[in-house]
Amino acid sequence: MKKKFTTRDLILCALFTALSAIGAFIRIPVPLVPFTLQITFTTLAGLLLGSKKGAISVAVYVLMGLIGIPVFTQGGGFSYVLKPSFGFLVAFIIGAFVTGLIVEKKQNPSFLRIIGASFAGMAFVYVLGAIYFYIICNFVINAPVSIGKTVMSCFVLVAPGNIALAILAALVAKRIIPILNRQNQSTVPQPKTV
Ligand SMILES: O=C(O)CCCC[C@@H]1SC[C@@H]2NC(=O)N[C@@H]21
Repeated sequence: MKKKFTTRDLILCALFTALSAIGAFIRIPVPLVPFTLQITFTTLAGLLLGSKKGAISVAVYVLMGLIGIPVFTQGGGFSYVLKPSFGFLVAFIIGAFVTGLIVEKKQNPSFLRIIGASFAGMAFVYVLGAIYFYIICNFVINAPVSIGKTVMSCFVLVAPGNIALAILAALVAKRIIPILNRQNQSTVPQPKTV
């Protein structure tokens, strides 16, 4: 049977859209690319909502920013596509999808699967975000950066904090996923028995 998008799903998606936005405001300035909590919340969206709903919740966040709501680290608006960090925002959608895809394969995923799924999604975010960053800096806005500096700003300086938070998020997810699954099952209409 095709799973329906319930009111509960809508509320959870809206919650993670809001958390992704809040994540942009919780930041530490680091040269070129800030350290933020966005990736923690978008990864958690994939873990708790699954591939499709997780990706939808993050996509809504990115759309909100693109239409002009200042939910990104440097504001919002369509011109944000020319900011070097925009690639990370698009990659958050893919990252949440990949994380969700790996974790939803099991009804009660192990901690190892949860952490593996988180790191896999985060790897997509870093790689796609860094490539976009390099292209925009060097070929669009004429602010040349070397590959070394790109790796330093987009990964080395920020990843340790992101990884520590991902472990924390995975611990939280390990406890919450079974609860969400149980609630999911109890909302699926059961056939009537006489
Ligand atoms: O402009 C934005 O709003 C996006 C900022 C992206 C920050 C990236 S996400 C991956 C990496 N980890 C961080 O903590 N910061 C960068």
